[in-house]
Amino acid sequence: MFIVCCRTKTKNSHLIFEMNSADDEFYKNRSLIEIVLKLSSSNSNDMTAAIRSLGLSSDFLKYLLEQLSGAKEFVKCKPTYKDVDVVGSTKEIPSGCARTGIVVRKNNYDMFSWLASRHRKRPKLSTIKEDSDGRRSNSLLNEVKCWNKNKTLTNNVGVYRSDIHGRGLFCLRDIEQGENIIEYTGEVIRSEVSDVRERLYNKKGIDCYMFRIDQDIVVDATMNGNSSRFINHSCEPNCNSKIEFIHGKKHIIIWAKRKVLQGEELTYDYKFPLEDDKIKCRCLSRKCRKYLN
Ligand SMILES: C[S@@+](CC[C@H](N)C(=O)[O-])C[C@H]1O[C@@H](n2cnc3c(N)ncnc32)[C@H](O)[C@@H]1O
Repeated sequence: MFIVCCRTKTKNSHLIFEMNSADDEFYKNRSLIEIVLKLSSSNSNDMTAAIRSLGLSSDFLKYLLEQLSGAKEFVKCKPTYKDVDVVGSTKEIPSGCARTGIVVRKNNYDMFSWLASRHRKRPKLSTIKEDSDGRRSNSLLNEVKCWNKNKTLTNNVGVYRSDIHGRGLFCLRDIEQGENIIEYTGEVIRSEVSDVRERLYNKKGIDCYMFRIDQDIVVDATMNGNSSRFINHSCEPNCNSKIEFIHGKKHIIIWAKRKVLQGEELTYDYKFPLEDDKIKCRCLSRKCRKYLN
């Protein structure tokens, strides 16, 4: 899904159109008016209200409204940049200065899609270092472990674009086998509530991040989680999850199954139950089971 963002110059507001990626070429090669019309005609009445509120010139607005109402006879009217401009259409900007390209977003509610940007450089893959005596040095030896309020060892991990899927969690330093890496945090809710929420998130197009602790309890990280929710699945993972009792309450801890080197993506086995509606696995491991579920 691509999003073209139209910004009015008269008012400081944005109008966001969603469109299918298949239409990308079409949009790139069309003039501004065609883009707006194509987008507007593919949307419902809500678009009319949205366009109205943007403060476009009356001629241009009339033209758009005719298109929206399906009129066959059009008033010929060329919008100018006084009215609106399109982020991503460099040819159309008279100054020749485009602010950005087309924004690629998964959906309107995903505030963290920028984490998958190609421009965010992942940590460099470290190699095992040996000191002058030939012993392997351990980057953790002199390090003070510091747990922040989200139960994360600070500077352990970072979210970057993943080769497996969207965003993933990466090691910022070497992590030893058996070490606790991060807690999967979020709202602790009952199983029944998680079902209702899942339906709601699906309906609203919000990606759902949940981790089941047991039959009755689920941790919902969708709105209140930390970066652990970006950990992808692998059929041959370097991490595992465990439930630990902390002050009498169950917590999900992600720990390293083996030594994980700086720059490696952290993964665990989601252990999804088998379902008919299959999700293809892209973990690329030798032991890949082809599907997540
Ligand atoms: C908790 S999210 C992981 C973070 C996700 N990459 C993101 O950017 O939001 C889980 C979803 O990521 C996708 N995913 C994770 N691991 C995958 C894999 N090995 N192959 C394909 N898709 C995967 C699936 O769509 C899954 O439902």
